[in-house]
Amino acid sequence: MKPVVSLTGASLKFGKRALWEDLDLDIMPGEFFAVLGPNGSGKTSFLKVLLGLQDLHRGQAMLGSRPVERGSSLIGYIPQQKSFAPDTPMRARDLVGLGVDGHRWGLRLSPGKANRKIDQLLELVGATEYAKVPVGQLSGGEQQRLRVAQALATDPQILLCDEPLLSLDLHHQQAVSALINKQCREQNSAVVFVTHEINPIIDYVDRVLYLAGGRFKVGTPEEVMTTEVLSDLYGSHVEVIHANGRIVVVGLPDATTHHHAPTHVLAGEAA
Ligand SMILES: Nc1ncnc2c1ncn2[C@@H]1O[C@H](COP(=O)(O)OP(=O)(O)OP(=O)(O)O)[C@@H](O)[C@H]1O
Repeated sequence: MKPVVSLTGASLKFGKRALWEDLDLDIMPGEFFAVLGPNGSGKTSFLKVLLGLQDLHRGQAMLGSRPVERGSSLIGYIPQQKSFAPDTPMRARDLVGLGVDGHRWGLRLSPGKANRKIDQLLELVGATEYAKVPVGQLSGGEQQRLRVAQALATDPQILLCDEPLLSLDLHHQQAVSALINKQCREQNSAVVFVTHEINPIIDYVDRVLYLAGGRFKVGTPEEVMTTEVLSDLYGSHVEVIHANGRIVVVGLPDATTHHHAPTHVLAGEAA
């Protein structure tokens, strides 16, 4: 089996600051790959490299047998959440329809088939009941489920997810991560899942790329999420506790956080 994502000798620097150096990595079809690390460690930049939006400082990034390129038809992308303006008139089903219409082979489905596909996708993410509501009127979590449906519309070989669980309640965190895992296991998509928090996806993750302080570690969660490995990456003692199938990292350096404060509160949502 050939990798769908390959990085060779990859380094990314901004000015003198390296986010990572000499990264060699193959991600295989059907692999659930998590990218973890504190704020500012380079997780989103890693996705941008794969999206062809960020050049490497050194090394090579390939998707399948071709160098990364903008707009690759291999990729489905769930961006980090930004809310739609409250007066956005587009309906929920039209947003999902954008993914269906832009089919990877450039062939448009007939209107009937496209509508059926949109209905299936809406049902998949539990969004049927608000299919006709303008997206600007939906909560952050409801909007996020539509973005997942849109990203799955083309059955992508590589599904890039940038903090897709932010602003979802626990029930929908579980539903959305199970959905992404289903795409991975049943359609053999490679999933690259950026997150601050491994626990909601701990049952699904095959391997982890942990970025911190300009360094990285790649391996299974058992290999990477240990007191020794993370203390080494952070350059100070942190304690990794495994309890009830969850992983808790205690004693992160002061400037480090794994949790986002919400950047804004959407109309109609509690703070
Ligand atoms: N185009 C750029 N030019 C200069 N610096 C950049 C650029 N893009 C990102 N950076 C810096 O690189 C660092 C990593 O940013 P990135 O968004 O990849 O981090 P992240 O791990 O996704 O963070 P967060 O968890 O806060 O979303 C940040 O310090 C950011 O300011």
